[in-house]
Amino acid sequence: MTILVTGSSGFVGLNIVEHLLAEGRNVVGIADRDLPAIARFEFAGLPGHYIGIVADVRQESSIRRIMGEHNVTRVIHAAAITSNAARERTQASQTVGVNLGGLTAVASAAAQHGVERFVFVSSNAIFGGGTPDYELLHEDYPKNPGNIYALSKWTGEMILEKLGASAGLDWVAGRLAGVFGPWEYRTGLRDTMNPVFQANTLAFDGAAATLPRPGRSNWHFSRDAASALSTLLLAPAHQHRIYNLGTPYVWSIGDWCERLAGHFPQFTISVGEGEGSPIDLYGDSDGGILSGARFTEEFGPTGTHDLDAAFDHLMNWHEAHGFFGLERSAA
Ligand SMILES: O=C(O)[C@H]1O[C@H](OP(=O)(O)OP(=O)(O)OC[C@H]2O[C@@H](n3ccc(=O)[nH]c3=O)[C@H](O)[C@@H]2O)[C@H](O)[C@@H](O)[C@H]1O
Repeated sequence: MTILVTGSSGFVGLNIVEHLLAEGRNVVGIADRDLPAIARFEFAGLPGHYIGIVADVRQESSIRRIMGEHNVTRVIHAAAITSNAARERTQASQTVGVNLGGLTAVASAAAQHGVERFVFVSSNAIFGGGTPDYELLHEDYPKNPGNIYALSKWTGEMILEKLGASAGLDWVAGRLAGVFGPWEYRTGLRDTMNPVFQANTLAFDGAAATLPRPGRSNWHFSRDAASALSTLLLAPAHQHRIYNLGTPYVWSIGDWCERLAGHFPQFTISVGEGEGSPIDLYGDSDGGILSGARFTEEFGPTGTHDLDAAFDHLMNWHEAHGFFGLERSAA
């Protein structure tokens, strides 16, 4: 079995590739750029075999040729532009082209090639930013995408529904929320870095940070997100097409920052008012909590890392990887 991962050089893609290689699987990665050098080096030591190909996910014929050459049997599609409203004012067509054109091209190639399963990395963004704080967002909760990126994820699910029915593609969508953890770095294609990444960057720099509010959510550790997506890819069968992948671990970025302050003594954090660099929490309110009940009932937990486990893992990982992704300010 060879698994194709698109967006393999990005944050979520790197976690998926590493997870699959650690299980000894053969992976072909497609992205518009190579893996970061440190990932290339590290993945070479894992039991599975990796081939990286720089290609355009919108080019259906190239994708189909790659699938044929490498006997691809399953696909995870993670390539995307995670744009915000500012980028979309001038580059909306790029987001639509990559997120919808790319999805359609890869899914269509997968259907023609006859892959056994196609997993689409979708997002809680489809519910919009105005959901009531801490309300549980189940799969059928009303959608209210607030920007073109969010709309592209929701529309992407609908495209798969049509394509799946007409072309006989076995597809599944896994919706992620607030992913943080190893391998996050600035690709220039995601406009808001996870608040954990923002806080870690400031802590690494020994700076002061200010949070507008504590920022409670079920932030999803990237190791757990990769594991849940790989379950959707490899499970012998699935009862549903769409799964919300929220975890039971609800904590605040304020909680994370307290732990950071213990780890980096020069780092300070204030909540509400403060002189420190602001941490962007994605919006004016915490909003709903993505459910994981459907997935859990069918496959087991959507994650195993609570706040402390994730914190210890990530700090150890950063120390072993030269604080990959985190930038020091010029000051
Ligand atoms: O949080 C989310 O909701 C998002 O999380 C994930 O994005 P991240 O991994 O965080 O983004 P990032 O680090 O920027 O990597 C983008 C990758 O795409 C590749 N990419 C992109 C554009 C393109 O034209 N071609 C291409 O190969 C590019 O080379 C790189 O390999 C999901 O995959 C996304 O679908 C969305 O759900």
